[in-house]
Amino acid sequence: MAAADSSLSDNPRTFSRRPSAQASRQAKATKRKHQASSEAPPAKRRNETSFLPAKKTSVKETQRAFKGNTQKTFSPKKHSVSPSDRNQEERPCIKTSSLFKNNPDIPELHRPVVKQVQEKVFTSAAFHELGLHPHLISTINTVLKMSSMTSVQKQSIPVLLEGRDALVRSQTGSGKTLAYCIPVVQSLQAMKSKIQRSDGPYALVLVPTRELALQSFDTVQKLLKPFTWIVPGVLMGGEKRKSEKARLRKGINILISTPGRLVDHIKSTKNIHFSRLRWLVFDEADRILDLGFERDITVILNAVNAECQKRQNVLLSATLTEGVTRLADISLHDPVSISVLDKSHDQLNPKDKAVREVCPPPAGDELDNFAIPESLEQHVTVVPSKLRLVCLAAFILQKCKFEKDQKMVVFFSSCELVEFHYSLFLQTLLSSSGAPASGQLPSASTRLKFLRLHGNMEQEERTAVFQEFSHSRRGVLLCTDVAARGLDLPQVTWIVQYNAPSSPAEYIHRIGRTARIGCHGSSLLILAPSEAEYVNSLASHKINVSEMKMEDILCVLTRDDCFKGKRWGAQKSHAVGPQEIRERATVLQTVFEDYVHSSERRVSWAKKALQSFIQAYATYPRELKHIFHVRSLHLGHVAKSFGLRDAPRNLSALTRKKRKAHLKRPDLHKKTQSKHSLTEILRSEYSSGIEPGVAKVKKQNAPGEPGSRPLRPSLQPTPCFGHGKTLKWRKTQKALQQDSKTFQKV
Ligand SMILES: Nc1ncnc2c1ncn2[C@@H]1O[C@H](COP(=O)(O)OP(=O)(O)OP(=O)(O)O)[C@@H](O)[C@H]1O
Repeated sequence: MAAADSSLSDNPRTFSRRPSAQASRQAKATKRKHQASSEAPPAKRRNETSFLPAKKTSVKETQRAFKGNTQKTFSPKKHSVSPSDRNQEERPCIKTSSLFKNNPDIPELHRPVVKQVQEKVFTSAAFHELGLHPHLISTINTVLKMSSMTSVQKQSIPVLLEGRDALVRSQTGSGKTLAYCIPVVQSLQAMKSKIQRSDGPYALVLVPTRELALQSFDTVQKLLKPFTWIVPGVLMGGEKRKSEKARLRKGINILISTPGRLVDHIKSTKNIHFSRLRWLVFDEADRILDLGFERDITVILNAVNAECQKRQNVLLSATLTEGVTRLADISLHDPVSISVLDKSHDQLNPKDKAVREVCPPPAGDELDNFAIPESLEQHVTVVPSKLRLVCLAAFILQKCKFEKDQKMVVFFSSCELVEFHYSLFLQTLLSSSGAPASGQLPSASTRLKFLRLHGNMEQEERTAVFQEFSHSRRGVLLCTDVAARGLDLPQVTWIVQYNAPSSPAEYIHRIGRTARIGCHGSSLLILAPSEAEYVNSLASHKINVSEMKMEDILCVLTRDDCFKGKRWGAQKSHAVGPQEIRERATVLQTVFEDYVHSSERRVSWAKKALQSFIQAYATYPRELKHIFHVRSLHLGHVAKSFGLRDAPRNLSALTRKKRKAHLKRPDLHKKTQSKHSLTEILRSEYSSGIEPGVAKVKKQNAPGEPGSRPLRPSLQPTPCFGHGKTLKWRKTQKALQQDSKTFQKV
């Protein structure tokens, strides 16, 4: 390959040295408590040092880093420079090792074509057929602007109005929230003795994340418009405890909460009583009943069971697996299983098919094949590690800069990765100020807007970002799995999974943020060549993905003159060939590398992000280890995708140091007995931040789910959702209390 011959220094006006207004505004607004983010250059300093000349990398050094790779030498273009630019002019050259050499071959994807499980979203049945209170019907029609029911609503609402316990499974974005909210509101408004605010909770809804709590609260609040005497309320981490306590004291009748925060209040607030509870709803039940929340759920169920004898229990999710249903089978009272699958044999008659009748299911049961919205197009692209960053950036540019009204969500495996890419993209992609290239729409440069969401952000900012992205018509949200479950973000057109999810269920929930309620949407999963087999793993769950070629993604760079190499600089038009694509990709990579290498601090920040990536990578569950194993990562190549020119040499030492620090913590000592536990603890620090304490260190699968590890005997629960019994664990309560102290949030 001929040397790519352009660099940032070739074309100093291509990338502005000043951060955009959005960048500095967002940086100012940021109040991150998270350490990695503090590694990112402070907003103030960005103005001064943003594009300091990259430290010259000696040929020797670079060769050591990319042994055998051809070095690309970029000679600076002659141009007049201001004194502040002199340093840059003095720099003799920047070297970017070849992105396109010494990569592993991209394997052919022999993806088995599978028939995906489908569900019909809408029915022709109207809400007024349900015999609901007329004011409730008119609220649904006029406030929510809905007239006909979705399939899951048509099946669930009558069953729940009959007073039955239920397990509800239907695809993402099919209207499960109203499927439980409508019966709750209908039953509570109809109570003979009118509900008083001071009565406390009649319904408790548990959800896994704060944003989902806010969203569900919003829906309940709308439904309650005509029934002003019923008071809804939300409890979630990050809010002021004091004000929550005050609201609890006044009384909340429909209480929506994350498990962790509710446990806080159960332990510390005198005014929380469940004696009148009639409903217990687990939204995203497979997530909530996952081992991650086990201690919190134990505390909640014990508190509820101690006071409340009889109530309705409802479990809902798009991925209610066999594991959860089996757990529910021995804990719910004569539950009805509701599934909306199109296949007739998968459809359980809600009136007479209780879960106990379908358990134990046959091996490879259909419950492991999740329905995917029909209008969702799924893609996969296989990209060598060195090209990952450039490829992601090119894809974002393609969709969000050159196409109109695109709204994209990009999933990463840790908070640190989100922070890193967010800051990097703000400082590089948003700073481009070149004249519109041919094919570029005039307003294209203003179209790019980045937001980010993860568990290590201040709640105030989290909520603001969630609201802003919800109401926005365009933009790119970089996030962890904190946004994977339940969030109804309108008009999202693309889901990108930059790091593969740890289970098919999480894959389903991530892509389910688009193509909701019959809308069209697309998803892209980015895999390394060594991870290509993951496509087969998805196929075994009847998930069909079609291939998108990396070259087709990178091709967009030829539409963007910001990435013009020197060779093409003077030419007006030219044929777009693979050579030009490579050169432009190299220019973009150089922009990233220049930014990262412009100060020691940024280099160390990128190294920490890389370290976080590796640690998250080490936590894939056992059944996926043959695909995602740290041993198959080429550190030098992966480093490139963090804008690092060199594979960090002290990475393992850094990791060891961190591990030692953990080992010194007596509270974690017990958990660090085995290598496995160690990985779990490391993951707790680098996870998405959605889980409480030990939640982060546990694998995603629900207990009993195929492929999941069996529970440790000492933690085997005797689950009980109600009917006056106390939840029993083989561990004593005392031991549990000690444990809950041990697993504080990290
Ligand atoms: N009957 C209906 N008619 C039109 N729109 C509806 C109807 N029911 C729900 N919706 C809308 O569909 C969207 C998705 O609903 P909801 O968030 O409840 O889906 P879900 O099944 O809970 O998804 P997930 O599994 O991702 O949590 C929401 O915007 C909601 O307002």
